[in-house]
Amino acid sequence: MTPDLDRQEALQSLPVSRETVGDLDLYVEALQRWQKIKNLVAPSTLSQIWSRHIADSAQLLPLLGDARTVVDFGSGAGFPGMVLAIANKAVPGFRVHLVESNGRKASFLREVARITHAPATVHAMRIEDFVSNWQGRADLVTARALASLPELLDYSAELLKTGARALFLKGQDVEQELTQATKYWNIQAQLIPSLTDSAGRIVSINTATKHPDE
Ligand SMILES: C[S@@+](CC[C@H](N)C(=O)[O-])C[C@H]1O[C@@H](n2cnc3c(N)ncnc32)[C@H](O)[C@@H]1O
Repeated sequence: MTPDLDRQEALQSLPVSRETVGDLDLYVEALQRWQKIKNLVAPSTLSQIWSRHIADSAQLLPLLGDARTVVDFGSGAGFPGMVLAIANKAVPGFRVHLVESNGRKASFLREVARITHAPATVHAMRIEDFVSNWQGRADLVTARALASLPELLDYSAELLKTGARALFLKGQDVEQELTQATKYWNIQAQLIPSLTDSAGRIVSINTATKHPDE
């Protein structure tokens, strides 16, 4: 499939405004430019940026509810966090905190926030350092392709404790990971089939508390 056709097909199912599409075009152009020297996403996915990355991230939009402060762990080139920030630019008070320890990816994310004016703050640091220094609270934690569910819950523990929900984009092993996680956590979660990946699931966590003896 050509990149143009990929864009056209992905846009048919995206719940976004014309202004957002303009910003997403700026984002994708920057990604293609930077990719040549910085290798930000797997080269095999480059011709399908819209379906593999933008649409995959944007499927979280209807699940955001009234979240205003979002923390995206291990953002990489900005998926899903930067897509959410761009699409919700007009929502008062909306902001995504992108936590990414790789310096060149963090620089790219800052450049995208600059050219699109997306409400995104880039934290170029390890998640472990971010969570131990974070003074604010969050309504929602997101992550894609970062770690197993038990590890994601550990990363998110402090934020979940203060009332954050979580949306994790996961692959086919998620049910096994959920079983593993329930050994340590009481979890109220829902598995939602991915719209863009037939084997994928979105894990939507409303509450998660660690068992008292852990
Ligand atoms: C496989 S990539 C996924 C990137 C993006 N979420 C996506 O789905 O395209 C994982 C990213 O998480 C970052 N990462 C991994 N462990 C991290 C940590 N402990 N703290 C901060 N970033 C981390 C890596 O640098 C990498 O960019």
